[in-house]
Amino acid sequence: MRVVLASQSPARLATLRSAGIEPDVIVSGVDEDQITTTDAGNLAAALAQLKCRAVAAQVEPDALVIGCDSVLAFEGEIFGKPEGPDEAVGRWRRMRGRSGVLHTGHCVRRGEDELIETASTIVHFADVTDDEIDAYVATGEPLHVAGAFTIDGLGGAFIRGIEGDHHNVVGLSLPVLRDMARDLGIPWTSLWTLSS
Ligand SMILES: Nc1nc2c(ncn2[C@@H]2O[C@H](COP(=O)(O)OP(=O)(O)OP(=O)(O)O)[C@@H](O)[C@H]2O)c(=O)[nH]1
Repeated sequence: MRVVLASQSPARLATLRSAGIEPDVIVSGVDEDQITTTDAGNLAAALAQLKCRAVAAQVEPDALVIGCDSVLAFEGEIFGKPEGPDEAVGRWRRMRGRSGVLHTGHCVRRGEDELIETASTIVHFADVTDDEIDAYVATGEPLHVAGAFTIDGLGGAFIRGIEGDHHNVVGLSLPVLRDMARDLGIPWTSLWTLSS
């Protein structure tokens, strides 16, 4: 079965590949600003659905299309990617020593069958110094990721721990996708593209 990842995220692609799935990538190009809601989980789900539907309309109905979107909920605010270095520094100065929730919306679609799930992972941030924040932001990494941090990159040293799924923080939850595929009648292991 053809799997299509409706995301430009290299981290999502790498996660699926490491899990045995070789998706085609089609970037939706949708305008994410068209979705407004104050609930982080609902926002992530709605954006995932928007991306998934936009790509599903471009491919054959038998393909399994996966759309995702990640946001960080922190003290009543919703953080996507920071606008720039100053915002990234300001966020880290607030986040350090505290916790947030990384919500990733997942939408899978095959033909007219569609499922949406939001998975949430609590993230505990280390008490990083101003110098560490400045050095991290200067690498540019925080500017390209939801919440201005990674758990599997340079930011990993600044995450004390998580409660929930690791890959959900990276950008897609594999056990959630497995459940969603099963609920569409697709055994997860049938999606594996294992080199002989
Ligand atoms: N490697 C890594 N990437 C992360 C982490 N947290 C968030 N991201 C990335 O941050 C990005 C979140 O922005 P989104 O709007 O969900 O996705 P995007 O990268 O814009 O790509 P689209 O799905 O095409 O919109 C995704 O690429 C995630 O993979 C992390 O801990 N590690």
